[in-house]
Amino acid sequence: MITAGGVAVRFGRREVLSGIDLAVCPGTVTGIVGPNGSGKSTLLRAMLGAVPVSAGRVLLDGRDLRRVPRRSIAQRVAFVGQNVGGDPALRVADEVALAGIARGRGGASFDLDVAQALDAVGLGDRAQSALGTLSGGERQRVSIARAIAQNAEIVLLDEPTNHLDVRHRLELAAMLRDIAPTVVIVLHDLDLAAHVCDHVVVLNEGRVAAAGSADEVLVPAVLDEVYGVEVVTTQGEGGVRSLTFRLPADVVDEFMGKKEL
Ligand SMILES: Nc1ncnc2c1ncn2[C@@H]1O[C@H](COP(=O)(O)OP(=O)(O)OP(=O)(O)O)[C@@H](O)[C@H]1O
Repeated sequence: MITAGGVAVRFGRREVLSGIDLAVCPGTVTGIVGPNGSGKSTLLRAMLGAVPVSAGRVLLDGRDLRRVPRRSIAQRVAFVGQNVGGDPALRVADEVALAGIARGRGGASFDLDVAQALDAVGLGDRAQSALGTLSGGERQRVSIARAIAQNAEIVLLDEPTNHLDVRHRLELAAMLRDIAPTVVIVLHDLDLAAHVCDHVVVLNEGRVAAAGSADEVLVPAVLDEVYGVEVVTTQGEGGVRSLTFRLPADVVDEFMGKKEL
């Protein structure tokens, strides 16, 4: 279990996270949403111990992350970042295997895990391709396969859907609970967050604006304020709720006025 208590993060003189309290319960999917620059990626990195906290504490099963050896964090927590890197000359299967090998895994059973992870993201037939020959969305799926092959207890995913088409986005949503027992996911797609998350944390300007179930927090009273838009919730077929957004009329007028200049 990861918990954060009163966490603050500073970059130079600027505090980008303040007073963050959070509990990621085992067996749940926690979503982190919020506007650009609200601190979502920074919070995810703080939960991995990759960003030093300037106040408060992040605990992994009750132990201050600063006292947990890096190797032991890496064995238990996998991270899928926004930027899909990797050596373009490396074969896809080797890229997926790398994180596991660094954690002492290997052999035939691990080769099978790598193959199964690539199958799970629909890239089984690209195992021998060079990374550099893959599209942005395919590379993003390689990163997800790497997290699956790691077999970590907790996976932290930073906007894993930003390169994915609608089909692969839905596939990721469907397989999310198979990636790891506990998942923390940063998302911009609020409908997707409502669909996949047990618990949603809304960040605004480095603070928790709201936290709770999607039904409790992904509501106009919270989102209008945080995003500065007008939100309408509609109840679709089978009770599925969806969100529609529009700019407030005065903002639209302002843009129209600028266009006429
Ligand atoms: N290494 C850094 N040095 C200085 N400032 C940073 C650094 N990393 C992030 N920031 C700043 O911290 C703030 C929060 O950034 P962060 O990437 O956590 O936001 P985010 O909510 O993930 O944004 P986005 O939705 O645009 O990805 C931003 O204003 C950003 O410029």
